[in-house]
Amino acid sequence: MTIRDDHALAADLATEAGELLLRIRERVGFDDPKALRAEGDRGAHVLLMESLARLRPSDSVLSEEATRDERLDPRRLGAERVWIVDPLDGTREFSEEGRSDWAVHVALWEKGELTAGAVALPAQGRTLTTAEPPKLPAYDKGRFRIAVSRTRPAEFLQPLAHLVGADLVPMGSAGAKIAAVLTGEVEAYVHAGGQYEWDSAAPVAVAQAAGAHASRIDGAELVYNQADPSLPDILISLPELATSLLAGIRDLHR
Ligand SMILES: Nc1ncnc2c1ncn2[C@@H]1O[C@H](COP(=O)(O)O)[C@@H](OP(=O)(O)O)[C@H]1O
Ligand SMILES: [Mg+2]
Repeated sequence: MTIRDDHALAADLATEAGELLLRIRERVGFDDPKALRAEGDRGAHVLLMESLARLRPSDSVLSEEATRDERLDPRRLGAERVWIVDPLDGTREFSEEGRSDWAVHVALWEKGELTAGAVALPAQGRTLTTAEPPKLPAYDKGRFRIAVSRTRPAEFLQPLAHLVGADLVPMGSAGAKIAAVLTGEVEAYVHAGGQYEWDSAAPVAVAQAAGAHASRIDGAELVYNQADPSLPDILISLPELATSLLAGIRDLHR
């Protein structure tokens, strides 16, 4: 690989790690889901770490699969460029035969902003990228759909759906859910109760490049490359829906 721009690099690395994950799924099979998850997490992490070390040797990396010491490396907090990666988002769904709601996330954070990113959806055969942001679907009033965690949806989501006139669509992986907003399968994604920077950095980079709304559920900015990588809640939506979703969430939290 030669040196290319960061958008293309993010897309290539996410796609390559995704292809590796498809091969691992094929080879290991689904009889021992725990072993499949462990092999997937490790394989994709090593591919991304080795590639970034070779192609962007001066940059820092924050990966879900790094050790605690690596994550706490103080150099990352002083760095101007940090790659925030989730080698396998939707690990549980990756280990369930037939499911395609899992992803590889590669984002670049520079001096306070997410500047490039890609979300590979290997089992869907596509990669969403800031190199060529998706064109957002038009929203034309009426009932809409909110993607939510299959396994850990927050309690207020059902009342929220009722309040704003939406249906909940359970799905795995933060990346797959944000991609679903950008490609028109749903109109919003709401999550609360726990998550980390790597779960959202890459899909948020693509969502922002596409012009979607992306914030905390109280409307505050999503801030990355913090000492504590916890980023427990998020709202992504078509821009036309953000005001009513934020108002609904606020009313339910009063
Ligand atoms: N309450 C919680 N605490 C910590 N992480 C959470 C969480 N709810 C969801 N996540 C993480 O967010 C990602 C998407 O979750 P979900 O599929 O439930 O929507 C998953 O990432 P990983 O698959 O990378 O672990 C999951 O671990
Ligand atoms: Mg994740």
